[in-house]
This record gives sequence, C-alpha cells and structure tokens, in this order.
Amino acid sequence: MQTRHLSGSLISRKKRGMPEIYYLGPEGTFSHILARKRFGRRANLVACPAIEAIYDRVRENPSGLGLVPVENSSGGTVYDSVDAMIRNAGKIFLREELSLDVRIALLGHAGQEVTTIYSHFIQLKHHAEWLKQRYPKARQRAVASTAIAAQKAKASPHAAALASPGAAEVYGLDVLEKSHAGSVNVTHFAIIGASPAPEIDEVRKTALIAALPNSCGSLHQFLGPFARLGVSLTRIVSRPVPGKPQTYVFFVEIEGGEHDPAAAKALARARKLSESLVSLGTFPVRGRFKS
Ligand SMILES: O=C(O)C(=O)C[C@]1(C(=O)O)C=C[C@@H](O)C=C1
Repeated sequence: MQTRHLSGSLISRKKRGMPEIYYLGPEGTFSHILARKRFGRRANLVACPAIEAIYDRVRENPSGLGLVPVENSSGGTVYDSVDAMIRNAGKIFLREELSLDVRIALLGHAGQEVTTIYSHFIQLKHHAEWLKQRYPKARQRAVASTAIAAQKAKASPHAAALASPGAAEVYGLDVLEKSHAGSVNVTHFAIIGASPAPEIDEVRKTALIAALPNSCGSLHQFLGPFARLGVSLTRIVSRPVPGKPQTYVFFVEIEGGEHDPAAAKALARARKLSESLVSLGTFPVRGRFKS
C-alpha cells in the first residue's frame, strides 16, 4: 500500500513540471485514446467534463494544451468545439490537426435484452442505419462522450453503449458485438493552445474566424480573393451569432500558411470585406492514428 502511495506521489510530482494536456474525459473516450497516442502514456493528461471546459483550462493555463474533436466523417461538425473557437477567437490558437480512425463496439451486459443505447451524438449518427437494422426497438440516447455512455450502460442491465472496445474493460462491460457500420469513421481533432504554433516546414493549414456584414453577396465577395489567388479552402462552417437572428459568423480553414505570399494577399483583401477577421494561426496537419 505504502509503496503504491509513494510511487503515486512521485509520479504526480514528476508530472507537475510537465505541461497539462486537457481532453474530453472520462477515461476511455476517443479523445483520451488519441491524447495517449499523441503525447504518450506518461504525459500529464487531465480529463475535462465538457469541450467548453477544455478551452477554459487552456485560457487559464497558457502552458497547457487542449485536444478537441472538430469533425467526424459521418456525424459532421462538432459544434461545441467550433462555437468555443468562435467565442475564444484571439485568445486560443490551433496548434496541430490530427485524425483518429474510430473503432466502435456495442458494450453491454451479455445475455440481456438491449432496450437503450447510449453514445456521443456523432457515433449515434454514424451508426444510424446499423442501429435501425440491428436494434430497431432500442431507444437511442446522446450523452457527452462515449465513456459517459459506457458508464450509463454499466448502471442498467438493459442498456448498452457504442464506445471504444477498450472502454469495456475500464467500465466492466461485455463486448456484445463489433460495429459493422461499414463506412469510414474518422474524427478530426485539433490541438489548441494559448499561443500560435511555432513556424514549421510541413503541410499546413490556417484557421480563421470571419464575421461578415449582413448584406447581399457578402460571403460571395469574401471568398473571391481566395479563389482568384488560388488559395484553397478546406473547411467552412457557418454559425449563428447568439442574440442576432439571421447573422452568421464563419469558421474557415485554408491550405497553407497565413504569411505565404498568396494567402497573405488574399487575407488582406478578405479582411477589408469583413466586419472582423481573426486568425487562429497556422498549424501542421499531422498523421492519422488508429484507435
Ligand atoms: O466521446 C468520445 O469518445 C470523444 O472523445 C468525443 C468524440 C467527439 O466529440 O466527436 C470524439 C470521437 C468520436 O467520434 C466520438 C466522440
């Protein structure tokens, strides 16, 4: 007992000097799996209860980094993340893009009928057709993460969770079956920090938050300089401005660095057409990991 306590405190003392890496917890989420793969098992990983909390922690602790999901190949945009980027524009920067092949299983209680299936909404969406075929009568419930889904499934004998197969061991569940939902299931994540990524000589993107005037053709005009200067857009997400009906702000990603000659020219012209244009920085596009 004493040894375990001692080594435990030694580990935490050692970790105290390491930057904190915030991720969507609890243990066993895909965010947790990716954080361990990217930063190593010994990294100082800190679970957060919601995506918003990851942004808060990074703002409060500028030496820390956050890992946030941005988009899933079938579930689409993770709006909690994009909205937090918009709210924190100028204070939070994107430092890296990563992606994860998401491997899912249905976890539950072997031999029991499944009447409720929990998961993160992204995975319920990805598995919509499969669930309709395999569990047409089960109720579907969206929760904050796939690991919370596993906890919910643990609490009820007729509940199950779409989660990582590894979460079965963490939460004491059985793997009822592996998902055969078919199509590719990839989630793109961003590493965020309180300062921009250092200059790098790699494949890069730049992220922007653009508020445009509420007038005819403003988006069309904003996109013009990028098209004319050959700067490719890789993502554009439109979000309503809270409290201002039918007014939108855009999360935009372009290929290349913001100081590359063509991008810099396009940005200068697009800025003149915007109410505000804030850069979330230039960041490298890093490898695809397997869960
Ligand atoms: O719930 C999890 O396991 C997460 O890490 C979050 C999240 C997401 O928000 O997109 C990440 C990857 C999976 O696609 C499902 C959910």
